[in-house]
Amino acid sequence: MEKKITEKIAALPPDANYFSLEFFPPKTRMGFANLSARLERMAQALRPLFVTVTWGAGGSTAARSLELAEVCQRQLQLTTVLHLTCTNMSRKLVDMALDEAKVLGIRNILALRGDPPRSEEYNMHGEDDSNKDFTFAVDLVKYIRKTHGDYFCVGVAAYPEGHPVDAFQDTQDPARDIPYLVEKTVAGADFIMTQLTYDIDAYTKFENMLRNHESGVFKTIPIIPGLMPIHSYKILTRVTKLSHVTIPPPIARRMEELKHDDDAVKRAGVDIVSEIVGGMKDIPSPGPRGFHFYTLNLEKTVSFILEQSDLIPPYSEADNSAIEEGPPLVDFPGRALGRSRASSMHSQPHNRVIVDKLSVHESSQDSQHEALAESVGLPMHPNRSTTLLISEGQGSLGREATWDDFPNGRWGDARSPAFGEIDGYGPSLHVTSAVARRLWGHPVDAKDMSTLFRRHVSGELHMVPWSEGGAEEDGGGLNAETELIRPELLKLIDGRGWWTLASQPAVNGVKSDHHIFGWGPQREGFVFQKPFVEFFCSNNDYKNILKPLFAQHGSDKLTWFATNISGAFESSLPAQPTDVELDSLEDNPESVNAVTWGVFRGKEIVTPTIIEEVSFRAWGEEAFRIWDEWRRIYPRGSPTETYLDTTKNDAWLVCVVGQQFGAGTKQGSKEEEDEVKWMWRVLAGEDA
Ligand SMILES: Cc1cc2nc3c(=O)[nH]c(=O)nc-3n(C[C@H](O)[C@H](O)[C@H](O)COP(=O)(O)OP(=O)(O)OC[C@H]3O[C@@H](n4cnc5c(N)ncnc54)[C@H](O)[C@@H]3O)c2cc1C
Ligand SMILES: NC(=O)c1ccc[n+]([C@@H]2O[C@H](COP(=O)([O-])OP(=O)(O)OC[C@H]3O[C@@H](n4cnc5c(N)ncnc54)[C@H](O)[C@@H]3O)[C@@H](O)[C@H]2O)c1
Repeated sequence: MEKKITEKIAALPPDANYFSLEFFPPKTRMGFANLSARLERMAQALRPLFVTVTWGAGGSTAARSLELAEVCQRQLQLTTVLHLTCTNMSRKLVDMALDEAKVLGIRNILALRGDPPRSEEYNMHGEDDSNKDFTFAVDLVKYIRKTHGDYFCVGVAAYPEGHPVDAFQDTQDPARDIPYLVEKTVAGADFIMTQLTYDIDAYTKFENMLRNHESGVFKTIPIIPGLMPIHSYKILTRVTKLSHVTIPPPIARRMEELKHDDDAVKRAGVDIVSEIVGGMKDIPSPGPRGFHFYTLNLEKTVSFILEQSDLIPPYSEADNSAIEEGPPLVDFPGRALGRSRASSMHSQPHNRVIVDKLSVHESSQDSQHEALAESVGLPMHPNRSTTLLISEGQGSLGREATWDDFPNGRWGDARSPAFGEIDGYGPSLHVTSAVARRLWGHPVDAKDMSTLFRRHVSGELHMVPWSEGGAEEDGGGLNAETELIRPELLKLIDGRGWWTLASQPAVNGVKSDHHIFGWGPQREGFVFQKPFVEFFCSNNDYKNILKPLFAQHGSDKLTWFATNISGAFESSLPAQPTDVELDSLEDNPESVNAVTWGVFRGKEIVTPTIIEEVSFRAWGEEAFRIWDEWRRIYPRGSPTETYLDTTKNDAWLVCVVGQQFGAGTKQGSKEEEDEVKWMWRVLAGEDA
C-alpha cells in the first residue's frame, strides 16, 4: 500500500531535509499533456518526497484535480497529497473526491476550507448543500476521520503572517488563528502546511509559537513552510497581494531595482528563496525539516533553488543503476556539453535557447509539445543533471522550458502547463464579499455597469471583477500603456456600452528598455504589439453591430473570437465543428495570434502574449463563472443578483485583434499614427 507522508518523513534521518512540490491542474488539454511530461522529468531529476495537487474552491476543478492526482500517484508513482476544500460544494462531491482518492491509491489529503461559506440567503437555487456540514476546515478533518478512520494522512493549513481578514475574521494576526489550528490538530491533523512566506522572522516566530504552545499539540507534528519561487516581478507582487503576505523591505527593494529586467529578477529570486531556505534550516526542528514549494507549474526557478539549497536528495547506488546515461547533450551543432557540467550551481537561469542539430518532435498537429526525451538524444529517464540543463533552456527539450522565462506576459501560451493561473484555486473575485460590495455597489442596469467600467478605465476604481488591478492604495491597476488608449476605451464603454476587460495599444518596434512598452532583457532588443481589446457586449450588439462590422473589414484586418454562457464559439477563422469540447480542442495553428513579441540578441523571437482559440475559450469559461461569483454575493432574487444573472445570460465575450500595428510606415509619421489607431476607430464606428 502507498505510504502516508508522515511515514515517509519518519523514515528519514532526524537531521534530514526534504521538500514537496505543488501543482495545479492545467486548464487546457495541451497544458495537461505538457505538465505530465514536465512532472515526469522533475520527479525523476529532483525527487521530491511528495507532490500536492490543488483543488478549485467549491469543487470547480474537481475532475481535473482528480485526473492530475491520478497521473501523479498512479502513472508517475509519486506520493501524492490531494488538496480538498469543503465549503460551497455538496457533501456528495466531498464523498466522491475521498472515494476516488482511495481508488487511486492516494493516502494523503490536505483538508481545507476554501472560500467562506455562503449562507442560505446567498446560496443559489440549492446549488450547494454543504453549509450544514462544513463551515471551517475542522469540519472536514472531523468528517474524514468519521468516514474513513485512519486511512488518510490529513494535513491542514496555517498562516505564519495570519489568515487574511474575511467574513469570520476582523484582523490578520497569527495568534488569533491558533485556537482554531489547535482544534484542527486535535480533530486529527497529521501535518501542517503553511501559506507562502518571504518573511523568515515572521515564520520563525510563528513556528516557535506553535512548538511552545501551552496545549502541547504542536510539539512534534511536521510543520512544513510554504515557499514560492520568484518567477517574475509581476507574479511576486500579485501573489503576495492576493495572499496578504508581506514582502520584507530588503527583498522589496532588491526586486524593485531589478523589476525591468526579467532575467535579473529570476536570478535574484533564486538567491532570495535559497537564503530563506538556508535560514529555515537553522530553526530547531523535532524531526526532519521539510519545505513546500508552490511551483505554479513552472519548472525553472524551483530547480535552481533546490540545487542551490542542496535539497535534492543524493542518488543511492540502486538509483544510479536504474538511470541510463544517454549520449552527450549538444548545445549547438557539433559541440557536445561535457558531462562535467553536471551541476548548474554556477550557471544562471538565463533564457538561452539553443538550436539543436537533432530533430525536434514539434509537429504543430502534435498535442504533446514537450518533445520526448529519447527523440532528442537525452536519456529516456532524465536524471538530475539533464533536467537542470533542460531547465536552463539547453537542448531541444529546453526550448519549452523557456515558457518559464516570461510568465509575466499576460496569459502566455496555452500549451504551457502554467497557462492562465495564479494559484490553481479556481475562478474567484479575489476579494471578500464585503469588499466586493463596497467596490462595485449594487448595479441594476447597463448604465450602472458602464459607470463601473468607466471608473476603472479612468483609474478611479482599482479593480473590476475580471481585472484584478493593483493595490487600492496605489490608486489603480491599469498598465501605463493602457492610459495611452484611455480615450479609445472610453468611447467603447460610453459610446457603445461595451465593457472592456483587457486591451493593448499597437507598438511598432521600440527598444526593450522603453519606459512604457519595454520588457525582457533590457537594452538588447526590440518589442512589438498588435492592438487588441476584449469586452462584454449584448447579444443584440454582437449580432447587429459587430458581426456586420467584422464582415465588412475581413479577417486579414481584424481577427476576432466570441463566446457566450452556453459555450457557443464563433470567430474570424474558418468554421470549426461547434460541439468540440474545450478539453479535446487540438492546437489550431491558424488560430494563433502573437500579439506581443520581442526580438532579442542571441535568442529566438519571444512571444509572451498569444491570443488563440484554445486560450480564449478557456478564459471565456472562467469569465462567465466570474459573473456567477459576483452575483452570488447578493441575496438570491435581489435586483442586483437578478440583473447580473440576466446580463450574463445575454452577453458575449468578444476579443478583437487588429492586424495592423504600423509595420512598413515611417516611425512617428501621420501614416503610422493612422494605422496604429485604425482598429479603435473602426470599433467606435468612426471609420466607414
Ligand atoms: C498550504 C495551503 C494550500 C491551499 N490549497 C488550496 C486549494 O487547493 N484550493 C483552495 O481553494 N484553497 C486553498 N488554500 C486556501 C484556503 O482554502 C484559504 O486560505 C481559506 O480561506 C482558509 O482555509 P483553511 O483551511 O485555513 O480554513 P480554516 O481552518 O477553516 O480557517 C479559516 C479562517 O477561519 C478562522 N476560524 C476557524 N475556525 C473558526 C471558528 N470556529 N470560529 C471563528 N473563526 C474560525 C481561522 O482562524 C481562519 O481565519 C490553501 C491554503 C494553504 C495555506
Ligand atoms: N483572450 C484570452 O485568451 C485571455 C486568456 C486569459 C486571460 N485573458 C484576459 O486577461 C485578463 C487577466 O490577465 P492579466 O491579469 O494578465 O491582464 P492584465 O491585468 O495585465 O491586463 C491586460 C491589459 O489590459 C489592461 N486593462 C485592465 N483592465 C482593463 C479594462 N477594464 N479595460 C481595458 N483594458 C484593461 C491592463 O492595463 C493591461 O495592459 C483577463 O481580464 C482577461 O481579459 C484573456
